[in-house]
Amino acid sequence: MPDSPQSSTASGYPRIEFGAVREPDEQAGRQAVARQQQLTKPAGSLGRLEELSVWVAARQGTCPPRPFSRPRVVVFAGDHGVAADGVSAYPSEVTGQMVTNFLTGGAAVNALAANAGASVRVVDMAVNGDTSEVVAAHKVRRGSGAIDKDDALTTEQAHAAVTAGRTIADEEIDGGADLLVAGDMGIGNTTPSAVLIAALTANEPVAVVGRGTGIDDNAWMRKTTTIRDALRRARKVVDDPMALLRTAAGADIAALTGFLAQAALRRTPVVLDGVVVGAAAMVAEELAPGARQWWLAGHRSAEPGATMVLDHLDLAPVLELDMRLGEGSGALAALPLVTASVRVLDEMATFAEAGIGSPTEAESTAPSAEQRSEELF
Ligand SMILES: Cc1cc2ncn([C@H]3O[C@H](COP(=O)(O)O)[C@@H](O)[C@H]3O)c2cc1C
Ligand SMILES: O=C(O)c1cccnc1
Repeated sequence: MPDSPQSSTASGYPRIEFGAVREPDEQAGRQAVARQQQLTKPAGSLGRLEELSVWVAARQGTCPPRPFSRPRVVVFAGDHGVAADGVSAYPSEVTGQMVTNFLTGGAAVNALAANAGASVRVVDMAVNGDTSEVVAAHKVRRGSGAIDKDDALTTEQAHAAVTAGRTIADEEIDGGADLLVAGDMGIGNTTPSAVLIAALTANEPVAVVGRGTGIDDNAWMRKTTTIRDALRRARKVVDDPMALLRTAAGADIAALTGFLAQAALRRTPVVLDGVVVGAAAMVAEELAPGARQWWLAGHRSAEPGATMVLDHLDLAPVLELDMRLGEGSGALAALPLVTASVRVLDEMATFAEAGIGSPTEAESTAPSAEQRSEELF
């Protein structure tokens, strides 16, 4: 059963509690390293593919690891008040339209999920319009506040959104999901993401701002100004993750934060996507320290903030494909490689099984999987 998400504060207002994040299984990881050494290939010759299999074994707590039976993508959708400042190349209406596109299977996330053997769930946390009842069960509001002038959310809404993200993670894990992917959809959402990242990494607006959907130079200047103004407000609450979400995130990003933290608390591995999921991950690591051990960085998004997230969380991305879409697309592009790594460890014969001579000590000069995998536990 999930940990209880709440307890009451002295004021009677429910406070979100995150239990301690448990470590991955070091023994299963070490067994995976040892097994990689016995497989019929030169030691270390599958490079990072070997490391990925070790990562999975330690998260599943078993060696050899199991192929994922139910990888699941959850796309968190929501609009943002800052879109009215002209910080995106597209209008807010596209958010709701894309939610429909996800449901009818026409988006990049649908194609990439199908390719990776994953199924897709869409959640409307704050779309500025009506979506179907199926996706709006956790909706907190229509559009989050314009963070350069106002808070994104009220305290109650921030609480409700984080709790919704945790509930959704619980639902998915209880429904059999053994690998989660988090995705985002929300016109303007790279702006609050940049603010959160700049606040938590002490970077300046010009360093963190990115082109998002492909903005021109004028929009870039507007976006940088919006980030600057929002950052002034966010810096005041940078030491309080829930207040930071209320001030500078939005219901979609707050729900992503709860989702990522809860997955770690439930010992379920997650493949992270780009800058928006990364911003939520940084806040989730503040709320539930150690959660990062349960996350694999699917890729390095082209957004500058994404690299700050990777550095801050000390995560090495699987792919660098200059992707800048969101929706979970970068994570899903990486997932088939993670699956490949598991199949290698599961299905390859050992030297003993195949009757092939093991390497002599003199021959095995390549860096061992153990040397390269040490940091994975
Ligand atoms: C058709 C379309 C599909 C998308 N899928 C993801 N995004 C991505 O782009 C948006 C963030 O960039 P910005 O901050 O510049 O608005 C988000 O909706 C994000 O999920 C999309 C954007 C568009 C236009
Ligand atoms: O990195 C991302 O997730 C991203 C980049 C651009 C636009 N939307 C999302």
